[in-house]
Amino acid sequence: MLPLAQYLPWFDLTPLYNAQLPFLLLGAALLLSFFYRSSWVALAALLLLVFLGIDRLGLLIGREQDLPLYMGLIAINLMLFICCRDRSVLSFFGMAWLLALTSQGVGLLGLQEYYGALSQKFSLPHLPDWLPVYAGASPPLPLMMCMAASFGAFLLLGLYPGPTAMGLFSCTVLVLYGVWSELPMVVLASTAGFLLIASLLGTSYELAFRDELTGVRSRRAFRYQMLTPSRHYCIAMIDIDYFKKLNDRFGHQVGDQVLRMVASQIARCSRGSVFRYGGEEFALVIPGRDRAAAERELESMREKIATYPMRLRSAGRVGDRRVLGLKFRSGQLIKVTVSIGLAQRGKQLKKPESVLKAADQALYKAKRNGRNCLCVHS
Ligand SMILES: Nc1nc2c(ncn2[C@@H]2O[C@H](COP(=O)(O)OP(=O)(O)OP(=O)(O)O)[C@@H](O)[C@H]2O)c(=O)[nH]1
Repeated sequence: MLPLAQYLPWFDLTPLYNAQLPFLLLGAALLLSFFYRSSWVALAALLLLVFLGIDRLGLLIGREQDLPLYMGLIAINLMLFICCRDRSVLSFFGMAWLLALTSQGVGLLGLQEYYGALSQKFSLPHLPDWLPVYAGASPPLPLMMCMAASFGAFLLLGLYPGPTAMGLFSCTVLVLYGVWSELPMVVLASTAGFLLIASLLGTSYELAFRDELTGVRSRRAFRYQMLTPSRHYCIAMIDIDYFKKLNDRFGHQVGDQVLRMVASQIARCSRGSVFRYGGEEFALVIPGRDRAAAERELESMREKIATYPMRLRSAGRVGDRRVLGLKFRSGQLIKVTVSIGLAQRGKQLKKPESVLKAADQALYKAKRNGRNCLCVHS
């Protein structure tokens, strides 16, 4: 956003230079993080708030020279927050982090008292020889710290995907950009506050509209999508066959694995939007007027699910299995099939509720026809 701003004359950044704005935004992010029980956002907001406060009070000796070094340290900390699981800041982990951050702050201020400006003492030529940096060719140390932190945060995104990890990753990249382009602290902290709040709003969206178990969109999202449907679409209702038996035989943990597998196969094999409609039932909204193409797509998806080599993972400890009376080996193959009902919006079925009802009727027909098949509402 910020690099773009210089090319857009109407994009007025003056409010970002307001000295109170970063405090307001970071304070809001901190407050919200308690409601969301997000230690990542709380720690990031707190770190930036305290740093901004210390800077504003003029407690940093040699601020001009040392600022990039502090930025590098902030970036490293932001990346390290993502290494621990996101839990409340009032937990043991949160408290340990607060202690670690306080020690870093006290240590740095102590070093400054002793050495004065730190950027000379901690610069590339002063680093130990075993570090693979070449003073001539390498970028300055703060920039290297920010680059390493951004790369680390990017890798960690794969481990803990989600809006808050994304928020911290973007803050790390922002700090890198800030060090690179010598962005004013007020602008950098305001943008970071905005990003942190946006990441919590992203979490709200996920909570409201995404099914936690399968990762596809929830029934509520389906309801909202159906409020403004497109002109031409089909709805397919997809239901896992004999799911109760599967649960009874292999346990709910395996049932959950099956739900995840079916959701991912539906999402992979179809160009439509997938929603978890109920327990073992999914709704698929396929755009366009070509019903024959939708049928082909669904048939191929049904086939793929039926032939999917679903292997039982450990599914709990052997002892647990005995207690629950479940008889199966881990690694055992199980067969999962689905029944599908399809209906298309048309002259008789104009409203989304009627299309949904028709797709449901077609699904019951598919169940009556022996399951593992597709039925189309005529
Ligand atoms: N593991 C797991 N089971 C669920 C979940 N939600 C619902 N179920 C189970 O899904 C089963 C649904 O069973 P039924 O509605 O009788 O349908 P079915 O056994 O699939 O039978 P047919 O649909 O007629 O083939 C119930 O046993 C629920 O407990 C879930 O999130 N996880």
